[in-house]
Amino acid sequence: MNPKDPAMTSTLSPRATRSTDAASGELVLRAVEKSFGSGENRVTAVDHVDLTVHPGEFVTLLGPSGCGKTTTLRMIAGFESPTSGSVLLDGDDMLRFTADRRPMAMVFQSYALFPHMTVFENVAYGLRLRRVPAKQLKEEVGFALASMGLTALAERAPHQLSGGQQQRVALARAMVVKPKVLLFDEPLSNLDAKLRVQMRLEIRRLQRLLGISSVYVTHDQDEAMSLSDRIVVMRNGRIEQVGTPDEIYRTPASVFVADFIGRANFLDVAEASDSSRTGHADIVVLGERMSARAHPDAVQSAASVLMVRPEAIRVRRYAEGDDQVVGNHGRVLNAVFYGESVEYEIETEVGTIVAVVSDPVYEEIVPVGELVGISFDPERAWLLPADA
Ligand SMILES: Nc1ncnc2c1ncn2[C@@H]1O[C@H](COP(=O)(O)OP(=O)(O)OP(=O)(O)O)[C@@H](O)[C@H]1O
Repeated sequence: MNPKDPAMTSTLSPRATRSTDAASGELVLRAVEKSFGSGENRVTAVDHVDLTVHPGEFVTLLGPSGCGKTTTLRMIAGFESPTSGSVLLDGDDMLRFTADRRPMAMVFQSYALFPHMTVFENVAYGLRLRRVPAKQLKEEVGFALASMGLTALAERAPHQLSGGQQQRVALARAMVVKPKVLLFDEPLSNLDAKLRVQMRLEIRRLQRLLGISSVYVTHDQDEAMSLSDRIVVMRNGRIEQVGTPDEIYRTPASVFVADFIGRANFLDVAEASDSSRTGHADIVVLGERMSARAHPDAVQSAASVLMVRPEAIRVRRYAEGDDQVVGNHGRVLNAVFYGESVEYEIETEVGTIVAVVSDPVYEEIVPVGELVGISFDPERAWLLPADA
């Protein structure tokens, strides 16, 4: 048993009253920093992070390995202490409490179930610690098991369960104590691809049902997109952008974010007018003048690039003998049929452009080697400051 596991012990806290107040669960990180080591070996893992998770909100920390996601989560849970800054839950300073005294529950990648206890007892553990009366305990564990589809497995031991079932038990165990905040540390990374997709839908359904504020760590962008109300993209210990999945995808704050979330073509921009007031800039790209949506900093910066997502690129085939190759064009390097779409790699004067064309059944697939014209709707493009 791990007494430091908040899923197990959060109900011991005098403050860990179960969250019946729908408005509770506002988590605030204020100027949070964490350094490890000293002198030359000092590493700043988390660098001045400010973040508010609203009551009932599902927020995902996303970023490449080493960007500080796990360290941030562990400071919220109380497994690490910030070097400076504060962590507040509904206005209460959490840094005064050890992990086991915080009204939070964490779901781990490794499930962390008690091997010698049945599924029922694993889920019941947190309620037993807080001496919940037997009848109520049975009801609440029963509800948690039922909502995770585990009722028939209640008497099994963890080793008699599949990985997906074990993670369901871990989820049931976390939710049964009705924490104010649920924390998830890459909980699906040990599961196969299909199960991961299924489990993330379940996590989201459950979290909506219970309305518990949640912070979820992953490096998987699909997971982040499908689960989150808002995504926090981190880089080198700092927050690069916070936004809804749609905002992050359509209006990324930087080339780094655009590249990390989904795929993007980046086109060099020859001229750009001031965009700071209008949200649009007049630009010259691929030899054409157009007005594109623009990040407010795009033009003030020394250089800017135009992001065009693959699905925003239109591809049209040149008829045989057509020698009117005008405007933007290229040659098909690769064409992959995925059923619902075709992905093209097109060699152009400005480098390789990736285009994803949907409804390929209704369009002829252009063979490798053919010449194609490419265009895009500038309203679906996004002007960004070039990466520093
Ligand atoms: N206990 C520690 N001692 C020293 N350095 C640490 C410690 N924990 C983390 N770090 C360093 O802090 C940085 C951030 O690590 P962290 O684990 O938070 O990143 P992450 O984004 O969660 O990465 P991953 O996806 O690989 O888990 C890394 O450079 C890491 O090496």
